[in-house]
Amino acid sequence: MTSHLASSATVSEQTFEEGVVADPLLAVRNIQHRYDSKLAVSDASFDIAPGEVVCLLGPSGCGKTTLLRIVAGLEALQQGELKFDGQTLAAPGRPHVPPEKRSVGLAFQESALFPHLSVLDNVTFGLKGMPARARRERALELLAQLGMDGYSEAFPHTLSGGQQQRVALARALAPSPQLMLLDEPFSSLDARLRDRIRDDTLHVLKQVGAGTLLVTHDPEEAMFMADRIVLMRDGRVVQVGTPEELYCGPADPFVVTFFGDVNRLEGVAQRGYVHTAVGPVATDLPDGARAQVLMRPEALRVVEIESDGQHAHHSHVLMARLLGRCSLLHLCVHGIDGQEAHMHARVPGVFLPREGQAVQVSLDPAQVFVFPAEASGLEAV
Ligand SMILES: Nc1ncnc2c1ncn2[C@@H]1O[C@H](COP(=O)(O)OP(=O)(O)OP(=O)(O)O)[C@@H](O)[C@H]1O
Repeated sequence: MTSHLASSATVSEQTFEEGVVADPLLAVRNIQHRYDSKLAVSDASFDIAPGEVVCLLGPSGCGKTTLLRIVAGLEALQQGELKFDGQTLAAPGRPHVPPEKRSVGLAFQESALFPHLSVLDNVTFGLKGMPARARRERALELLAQLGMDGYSEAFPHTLSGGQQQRVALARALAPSPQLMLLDEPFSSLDARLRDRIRDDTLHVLKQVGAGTLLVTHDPEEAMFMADRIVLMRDGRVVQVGTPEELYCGPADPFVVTFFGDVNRLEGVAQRGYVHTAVGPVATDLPDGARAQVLMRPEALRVVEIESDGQHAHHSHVLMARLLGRCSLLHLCVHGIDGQEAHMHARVPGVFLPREGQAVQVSLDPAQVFVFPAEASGLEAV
């Protein structure tokens, strides 16, 4: 295959087997949940291995928090099964096991600390049945790991939101739960602080070896934190896999578009290719099938060229903007078959060609995906 030909992603039939691991710490099987007539979660299945960080990712209202609350025991299970360490934890007809009887640590977006207790006493609160000295040492160790040493005698109202969040994490981690449940734990923090606390939290989770289920609507956060991602839409699990598997082998257009802007072009499959303004893209769709071709902005390689005066025959720059670590180019792309498309290209560093600059545009095939035209995703460029 020559470099200008892009290979298409295979449109695979998603099976729940992809979310299954050997000897899981937590097995979520065919969970369904209704609030009155509203179906909030539908047939959701996935596993968490011991020590594994799994992110439940998806747009607002897709059922992430409901699933997490069912695992925590804050919501009674209606249909399906939860297994913990090989034993049934929840199933229809079984007595409900309350949250405090499950070996889980909970930290939510607005985790309330006990206002009348010091930081140290907040963290040692859940460490019953341990000698006082060992409780104190455990709490101080966790506070230090989360960058909160020196605050043990402080009271919650004297701490910033980020500091309170770290204390809440330390409190949840203190009893060494086998499973940590985190619901948008960083979302109330500003961007710079969030990055640091995420980083500290990931290191602590890995060090203590807790299996973790973390709810987030932020794909970058999921990719930063997760060993595996469970991507949901409208109550259903769309795809389960490592960040690389979802980013590089998306199951459908929704998965591609959820991870960021894409250029969307249409075409018809002919003898293994869809011909687009940026060149032919390989596909296994049958001849005559209408196709959508999704190209990430970073898939477009852009090189300035000399214009031969026949401006209309070249692709050219409409606008260029510096976004910080990369530059975003708005391009008018012309194909050899006369196609024309407005596309976005994202290139590393400062690359700001003037308006009207003639350019040659080619593709990185790894960032291009072909699906049947009718498969649905989010808004594309
Ligand atoms: N207690 C409730 N009663 C009725 N409907 C609810 C209740 N809790 C959630 N829902 C609905 O169930 C659906 C799933 O909600 P859920 O909070 O699980 O989604 P989510 O993905 O966590 O959303 P967000 O990211 O906005 O928190 C939504 O349509 C929501 O409106």
